[in-house]
Amino acid sequence: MPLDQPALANAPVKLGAGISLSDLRVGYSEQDVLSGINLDVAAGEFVALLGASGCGKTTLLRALAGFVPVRGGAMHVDGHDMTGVGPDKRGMAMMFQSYALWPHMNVAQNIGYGLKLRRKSRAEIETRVKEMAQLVGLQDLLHRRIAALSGGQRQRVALARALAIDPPVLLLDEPLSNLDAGIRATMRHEIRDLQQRLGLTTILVTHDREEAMSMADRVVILNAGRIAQVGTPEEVFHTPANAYVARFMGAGNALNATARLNEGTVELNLDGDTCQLPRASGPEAGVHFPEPQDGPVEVMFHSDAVELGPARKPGESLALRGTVIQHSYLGSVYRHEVRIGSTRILADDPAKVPIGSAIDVSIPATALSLFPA
Ligand SMILES: Nc1ncnc2c1ncn2[C@@H]1O[C@H](COP(=O)(O)OP(=O)(O)OP(=O)(O)O)[C@@H](O)[C@H]1O
Repeated sequence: MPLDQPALANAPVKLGAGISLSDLRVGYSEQDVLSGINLDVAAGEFVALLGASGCGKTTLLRALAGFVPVRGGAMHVDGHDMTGVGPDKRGMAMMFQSYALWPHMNVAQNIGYGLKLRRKSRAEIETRVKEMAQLVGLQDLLHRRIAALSGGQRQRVALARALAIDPPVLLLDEPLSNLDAGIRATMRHEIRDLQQRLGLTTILVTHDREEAMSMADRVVILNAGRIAQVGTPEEVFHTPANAYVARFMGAGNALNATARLNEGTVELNLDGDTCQLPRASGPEAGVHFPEPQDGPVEVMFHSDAVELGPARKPGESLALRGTVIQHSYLGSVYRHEVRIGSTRILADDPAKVPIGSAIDVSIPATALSLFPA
């Protein structure tokens, strides 16, 4: 059920609020959970907070909403200092993973809940509820009990309730994690579409890389309470700032090597075999080596970058020799486990290579990221 377009024809065009966090420090009781958080979110921008469980994503969202006190640094929304501003005065609506809907209220009452709290008139609430229900495609279910709704419909009620108060900032805490894979993919696009049409500044918390990349303008990767990298989905995927980001973005293959820098190139020594590869500088194609230095390095890359068989670009690829020890079918490709010396890597290829085959393996320089080991 697509989100309804006509309802928006009458909706006022509005712009979200800009958010600025500087040197923010947040925590519970004795312990800081987040520190040194510097982030500027433009009005109307969609930012995803991505990171492993416990890294502080929800804490940052709750601090923005005003549910967790800030211990240090500053938070401004459209230039206004949020210190001492209560959650209901911040112009932010939060949508929780659990949806937090009221089971004893029907759809309309849930959508109108925030408006009732804000003491809007009955007529105003009724009009706005209808508008919001139409926006998310629930206009025929206004009197349905929450218990009699599917997961996807509940998610739409929660979204409509959050949007009903006309928030310049929408905070989403894992909003899709309770939905099955099919609906989740549809809802990603619908929320993104709605966010862009309404111009809402949106912060999404997720631990799902694909979700973050497909929905957000920029992704903030958190590691143990600190920002590991901020960038567009393309930037954090192709030019990770460190090994943590590379791994988190799916570059699960790592080989140990020793690097020696030359003019515009890097010489890699892997178990005695050496090869010379171009180094990326600016937009030029080559190995991504954000902190170039001589010495031991981790050579990281995605499984879909690996080519099985002779290198297509010999001078511009890392060429290795390995043995296929396992494979599995993923739908569009076979994922091969290949032993190279004492290491194993994963390599995707449309063709199945028999187990036990000795095979050439190559990875284009442009798909390699090097980090000091
Ligand atoms: N109310 C609380 N009191 C004390 N510590 C808390 C509280 N809420 C969270 N924490 C701790 O703060 C840290 C960060 O938790 P947070 O929920 O922000 O992580 P997260 O990145 O959202 O994780 P997940 O993906 O698992 O939801 C964790 O170590 C957690 O145990």
